[in-house]
Amino acid sequence: MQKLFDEVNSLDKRCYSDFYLSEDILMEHAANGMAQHIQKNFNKKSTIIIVCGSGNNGADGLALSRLLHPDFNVRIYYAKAPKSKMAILQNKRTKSVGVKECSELFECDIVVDALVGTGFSGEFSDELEKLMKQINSLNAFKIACDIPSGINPHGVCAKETFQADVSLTMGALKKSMFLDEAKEFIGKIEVLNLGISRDLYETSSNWHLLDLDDLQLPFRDKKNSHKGSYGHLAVASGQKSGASVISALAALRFGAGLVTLVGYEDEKSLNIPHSLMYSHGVPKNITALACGMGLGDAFSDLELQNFLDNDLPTVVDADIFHMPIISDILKREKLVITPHPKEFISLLKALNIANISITELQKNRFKYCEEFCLLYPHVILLLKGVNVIIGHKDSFFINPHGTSALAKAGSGDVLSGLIASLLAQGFEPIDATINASLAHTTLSCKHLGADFTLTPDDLIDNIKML
Ligand SMILES: NC(=O)C1=CN([C@@H]2O[C@H](COP(=O)(O)OP(=O)(O)OC[C@H]3O[C@@H](n4cnc5c(N)ncnc54)[C@H](OP(=O)(O)O)[C@@H]3O)[C@@H](O)[C@H]2O)[C@@H](O)CC1
Ligand SMILES: Nc1ncnc2c1ncn2[C@@H]1O[C@H](COP(=O)(O)OP(=O)(O)O)[C@@H](O)[C@H]1O
Ligand SMILES: [K+]
Repeated sequence: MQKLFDEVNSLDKRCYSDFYLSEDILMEHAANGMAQHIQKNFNKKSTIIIVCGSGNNGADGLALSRLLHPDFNVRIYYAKAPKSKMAILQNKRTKSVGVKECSELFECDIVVDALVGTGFSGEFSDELEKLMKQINSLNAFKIACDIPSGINPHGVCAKETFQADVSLTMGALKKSMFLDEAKEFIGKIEVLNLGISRDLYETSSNWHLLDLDDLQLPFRDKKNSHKGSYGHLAVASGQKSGASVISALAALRFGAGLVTLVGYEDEKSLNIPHSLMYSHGVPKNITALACGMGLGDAFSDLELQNFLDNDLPTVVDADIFHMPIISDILKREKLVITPHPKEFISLLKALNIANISITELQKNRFKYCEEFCLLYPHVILLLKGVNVIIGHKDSFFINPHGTSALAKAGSGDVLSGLIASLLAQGFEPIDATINASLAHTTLSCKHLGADFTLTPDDLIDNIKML
């Protein structure tokens, strides 16, 4: 797990005041980190264009050019004349050692984007937008200095944002790198040391990035056990019973001792998989509930109330977010909700928190998760997306490991089944949510076929490879 920050300016300032470092020392370390990355991964004499802007991001690029010259064939492309104090100083140093510049872009081995970093706001001018298009069209390996130019720390990315293969980021991870929109541009991420260990550079943060190796699986330590030791999950089975079957099968494969579909259809007409049970009411020894996936209007209000008439840990998803009963459900303890963006804006509206579009939500995912969790501190929120956000009280976790292979109907049903399975097995709701989400994204990474071929059945099948 790694810490995430809204901004790192205050962390830089702390380095000056508390550790007697200077802007120059930090910048030299930043540039040295980038130089080391290039020295390690590319042959000497590779041709490198460093596109520099007028601020300190450009200054990082200028310092990098000096460190690589003359071992590498470096050219500086001045997108803007140096303007900040450090950019002017670094430019003098660069000129003094004889780094060459170029007035036009050309095909090269590596292009480093040091046009603008965390100081970006608004949009690029037409001229810079054209330049960025040209940079993106190069076949060169693309390295972003700190963050890809065009990623706005406070919202959407510019129309033409640098498309990095790798982002070498200074000091600590920034939250803006994990907006859904940024995933298109960010590439792989490496955090560079600024002359002090990362532990000392970073302060506390309520936001964390989940690593794949944070995953804790429900291994069975107890030898003297039986199916009841691993919980009994009830999944509400409604109009589109396939959704609940997917959830139920995922839950069973992920370790729940017993999974029962609860519904009011004729069991024989449903073709239920043999490994699942079917019941017209909630069985007695249930340890967790899952509700909403494909539910439609199959349950009457009374049947839904009966299903929920207990204080068991519960995960709710999908259709539930559009039903009036959701405000009662939100009073439950041990509740996990897993909306996708459209369901979340509908929920925010129903709860009078905000009346916003999906675009507005996607620009401000962090803010609306914080607002919801402040008002519903006992609920675990999992907001789906390219980068999944999990929130509880004032603690937030981002899972960035999913892939577009998951963008297929039924992927979310697998996720709710995984969460419900861990709830049934006795995991605390926040741990169940984090670990199920990590398992879900790990499953998408483990898919052996082409990304477009992944189905919910494959996800369930792949659980055995975790
Ligand atoms: N201790 C430190 O500080 C350290 C800082 N470090 C580095 O500094 C970076 C932050 O530097 P920063 O604050 O100078 O901002 P930066 O990203 O260069 O942007 C400002 C420039 O961008 C421009 N600009 C803005 N919007 C624009 C637009 N729409 N379209 C076009 N241009 C636009 C704006 O130009 P202007 O409009 O003023 O002409 C201004 O000149 C950070 O990302 C990291 O790389 C590291 O070395 C570690 C130590
Ligand atoms: N491009 C993507 N990258 C990463 N994860 C994705 C992507 N598209 C979808 N997902 C994930 O797939 C799941 C889709 O869930 P959902 O939209 O509820 O599907 P359904 O209701 O059809 O099962 C979510 O967990 C979401 O985070
Ligand atoms: K940049």
